[in-house]
Amino acid sequence: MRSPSLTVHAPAKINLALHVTGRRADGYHLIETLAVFSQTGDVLELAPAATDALAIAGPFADALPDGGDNLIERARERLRDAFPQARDRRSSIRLTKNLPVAAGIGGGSSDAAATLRGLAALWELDVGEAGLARLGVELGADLPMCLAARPLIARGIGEDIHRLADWPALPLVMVNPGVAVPTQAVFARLERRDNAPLPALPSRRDEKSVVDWLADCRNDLQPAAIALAPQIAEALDVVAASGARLGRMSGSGATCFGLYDTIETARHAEAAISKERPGWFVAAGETTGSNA
Ligand SMILES: C[C@@](CO)(OP(=O)(O)O)[C@H](O)COP(=O)(O)OP(=O)(O)OC[C@H]1O[C@@H](n2ccc(N)nc2=O)[C@H](O)[C@@H]1O
Ligand SMILES: Nc1ncnc2c1ncn2[C@@H]1O[C@H](COP(=O)(O)OP(=O)(O)O)[C@@H](O)[C@H]1O
Repeated sequence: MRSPSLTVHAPAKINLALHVTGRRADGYHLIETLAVFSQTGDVLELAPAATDALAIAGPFADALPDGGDNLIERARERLRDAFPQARDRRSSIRLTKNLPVAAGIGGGSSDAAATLRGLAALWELDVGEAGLARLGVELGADLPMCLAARPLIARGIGEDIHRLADWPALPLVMVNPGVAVPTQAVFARLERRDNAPLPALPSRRDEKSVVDWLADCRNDLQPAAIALAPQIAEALDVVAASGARLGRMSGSGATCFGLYDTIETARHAEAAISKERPGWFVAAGETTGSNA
């Protein structure tokens, strides 16, 4: 009998808006973010094996740490620790790393979320999304968002998730100028930590209404990230010049995104930006809507 194997997608997370509203006693920041997920992402293939293995291929494989420091391995360990019936299970995992690393699009968190979801299924563990999110947040504040992988608002340090109903799929282009930005350094450089929360959500959820609403939002990490990596300002200029209805940085950067009227204009912008900046990561796609 062939052993079962699973292919799991690890989509990029895009913070369409991110407001920093406070700080906890342990130094972690309180945020309010509206996050969506793109079609573009990493891919994990998981299979039962006699010993644990992790093979990494893909355009950004070389940007990852060697050894046991990969978030995928940490997620696998964490799942085995939490479920005694899984302690003897081993797995081989093949990661195709399509997303840039330390890029503000949660690539590592999404890989870890895919590992938790995939291995829980492969090992037939009786655990739902909320149980996985409780384990996941120990690996990173972005994990609960990446486990949900649908349009959402996250509060707290990112663990308090509210899925959005009727949030539309949006044509989008991600643009990364090729500079890794450490999340911790960006939070440490903030000048203010008590900014206003997100405005009340739009009552209409058509594309025009949500883009108009997003124009009134911010990414409070953007100025600090630009101070660390001035190439981000250049990426925002390139997005603005490409016909985007709205351009902004995602997460702690350096990836920026543009929102477009149609998938065709997004693909046109992708082609133009790739030609102008051949070394940059540029990816067009539609974000996953609430009803997908
Ligand atoms: C900024 C966001 C927005 O979605 O995304 P990315 O830029 O990482 O994609 C997240 O909050 C990042 O989540 P994640 O990358 O999982 O962060 P963690 O590994 O838990 O934390 C890295 C470091 O960032 C800081 N940190 C992170 C989250 C948070 N709410 N407050 C913080 O102060 C802490 O200094 C922490 O040591
Ligand atoms: N599978 C993984 N993919 C990406 N980064 C990883 C992974 N495992 C560990 N890391 C480490 O996690 C850190 C954050 O990476 P990443 O999730 O790509 O950042 P961001 O959330 O800013 O996009 C990086 O310093 C990277 O070395």
